[in-house]
Amino acid sequence: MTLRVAVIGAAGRMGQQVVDAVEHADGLELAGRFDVGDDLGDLGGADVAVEFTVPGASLANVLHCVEQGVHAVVGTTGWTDESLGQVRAALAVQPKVGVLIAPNFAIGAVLTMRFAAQAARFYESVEVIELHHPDKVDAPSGTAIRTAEMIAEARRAADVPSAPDATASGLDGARGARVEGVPVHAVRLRGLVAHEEVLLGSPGETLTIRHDSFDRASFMPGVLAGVRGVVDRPGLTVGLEEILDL
Ligand SMILES: NC(=O)C1=CN([C@@H]2O[C@H](COP(=O)(O)OP(=O)(O)OC[C@H]3O[C@@H](n4cnc5c(N)ncnc54)[C@H](OP(=O)(O)O)[C@@H]3O)[C@@H](O)[C@H]2O)C=CC1
Ligand SMILES: O=C(O)C1=N[C@H](C(=O)O)C[C@H](O)C1
Repeated sequence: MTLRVAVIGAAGRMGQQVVDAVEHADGLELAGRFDVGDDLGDLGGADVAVEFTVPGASLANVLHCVEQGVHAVVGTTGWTDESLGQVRAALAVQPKVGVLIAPNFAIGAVLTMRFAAQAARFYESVEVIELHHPDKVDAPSGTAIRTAEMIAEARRAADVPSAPDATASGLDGARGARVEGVPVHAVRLRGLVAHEEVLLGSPGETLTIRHDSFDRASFMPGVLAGVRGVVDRPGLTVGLEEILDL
């Protein structure tokens, strides 16, 4: 059966790549391209909508998809417990519809998060550095926030004490932002696409886990897996790892 796919944010950096990937994928057909100011309507009769827009617009777009009975695959960042709760509430009245929200669709980024969570309890210190193109509007990245949350959860479960840090004075921001106690640093640099390093340290050793997306092509296999998988997963799924059975 051919799945009809609409792309929301189709004129953007990710949206353009998704349109191209859908047009070249077996068993998928482009149902429509939507960008800022367009009426989403019935999403061109789509079975699935892929949404890559901006944090301020994503929730309304996803709620519209759910109301229309259209499954959604969402890569936009900025989700909170509150906005995820609104999606769950909308899905409760559309029990056949699936929504997949993932901060990163690159397999290496998903593995980095998983490996970092696995390693987190064995080290005294851990910090996350994310590095992106300078046109990115949010900081830190959704991936870095999720990575830090997973690290913090693993350390709590293993009763690992807070990382040592004697800093008593300095410039604001020098130690990064704290996500559940884990320092997260954001670099914006022309030439980069999307990169993340997790640094772990204990006496006499460090472990560095690094992932690089050099091209947005890296996200497309995950997006297509999400499109094919979401139609059989009613309700809200957060994270590509659920679809990949990692
Ligand atoms: N999960 C993942 O794997 C990845 C997630 N991302 C995330 O995806 C999002 C998009 O990134 P990127 O493509 O680089 O950003 P872009 O700014 O290049 O693209 C966003 C597009 O959405 C459009 N847009 C804005 N508001 C709306 C709206 N209400 N309805 C429809 N379209 C709208 C923008 O139009 P205009 O420019 O005119 O405002 C633009 O064309 C970001 O949150 C980013 O962090 C990015 C890469 C991978
Ligand atoms: O804006 C981007 O480019 C990216 N955004 C996502 C994020 O914030 O984690 C995913 C990836 O890092 C690229």
